[in-house]
Parts: sequence; structure tokens; C-alpha cells
Amino acid sequence: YHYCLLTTSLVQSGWEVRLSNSRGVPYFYNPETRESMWEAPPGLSQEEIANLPGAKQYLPGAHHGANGERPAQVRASHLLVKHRGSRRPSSWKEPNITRSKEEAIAMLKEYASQINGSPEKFAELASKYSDCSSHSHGGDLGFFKPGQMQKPFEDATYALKVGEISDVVETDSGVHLILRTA
Ligand SMILES: Cn1nc(-c2ccccc2)cc1C(=O)N[C@H](Cc1nc2ccccc2[nH]1)C(=O)O
Repeated sequence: YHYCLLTTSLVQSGWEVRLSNSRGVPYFYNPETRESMWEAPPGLSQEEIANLPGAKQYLPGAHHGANGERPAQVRASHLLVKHRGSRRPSSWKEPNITRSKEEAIAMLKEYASQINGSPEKFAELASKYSDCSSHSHGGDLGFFKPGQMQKPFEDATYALKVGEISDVVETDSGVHLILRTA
């Protein structure tokens, strides 16, 4: 009976948890009503919130280890496309980068569809197209700890399972695809 109540309220609520690309933090979105909010919608119990689609992947505590903290270190590769608003609009590939952020995002989405979830393809395209000097290592950044990378990049990496590739993630450096490798 209770299970039935829980499922009906979830069905009625229609809420889901997503990751804000620009801020690298979770938010609540209801595709039926098109409402979105940074905090959990009122009226949902903690248990209902924890069972929303996307909650396990994106809500804090979801990716914290048993002791409630983030794993000491993670490893990731990335494909960075810089734009004219990037902190350093220059790279090995292009000394003076003038493309718009929108154009950079469109390029990244095209790469994402070519990569289509393949780690091998990710490394190949990162080597060719990433505006980060890590391109020479297939985009591999090595291991890093909390506090070492720009926050949206760190949060997006920790929200990924090992082997998963992110959506478009924005930092001051530009726009990224991230593959978590450890
Ligand atoms: C953080 N990092 N590691 C490398 C690296 C790692 C392994 C081998 C060679 C270079 C390059 C960088 C770096 O900051 N590169 C910047 C671009 C950039 N900005 C980033 C922000 C977050 C994560 C990675 C990022 N890479 C640049 O080349 O302009």
C-alpha cells in the first residue's frame, strides 16, 4: 500500500534531478510543468526526493563514499573547446581563439555524437581537437583531488560513474566533455 502511495506521488510529481552544466550542481526540473528550482520541491519527503530520477547520480551524498566524503582522488580525460570568453583564448591548435561560446558548444555536441560513448574515440578526438595541452595525452589529466580543478569541472567529474562521459560542462577555460576514468 505504502509503496503504491510512494509510486503514485512520484508519478504525479513528475520531478527529476538534473545537473546544471553552467554551475556543475544539481537542480530539480519538472518536464510536465517546465518548472525548475535549485532546492527540492516542497511537499516531497526525503525518501521521495532520494528516489527521484537522477537523484542517485546528481544529489550530494550520492557519490560520497561510505564516510560521506568524496573519494580522495579521481581521474578524468577531457575534450576542451575554448571560445573568445575563455580565460586564455589561445591553444596549441589556435593562437588566437575568436569563436563564440555557442559555436564552441555546437562543436562539442558534434564531437559527443561522434564519440558516442566510446573511450577509444574520446581519446582520439581529444588528441585532435582539444584546446587543452593535455590533448597530447588523449585528454588525460591524470588523478586529481577535490579543490584542484575548477569547481564545475570537479563537481561534474564526481557526478560521473567511471567510464561515463559528461554532457557539456562550462568552466572559465571554455566548454568541456569529461570522461571519468577512475
Ligand atoms: C589542468 N591541466 N592539466 C593539463 C595537462 C595534464 C596532463 C598533461 C598535459 C597537460 C593542462 C591543464 C590546463 O589547465 N590546461 C589549460 C586548459 C584547461 N582548463 C581546464 C579546467 C579544468 C580541467 C582541465 C582544464 N584544462 C590550457 O591548456 O589552457
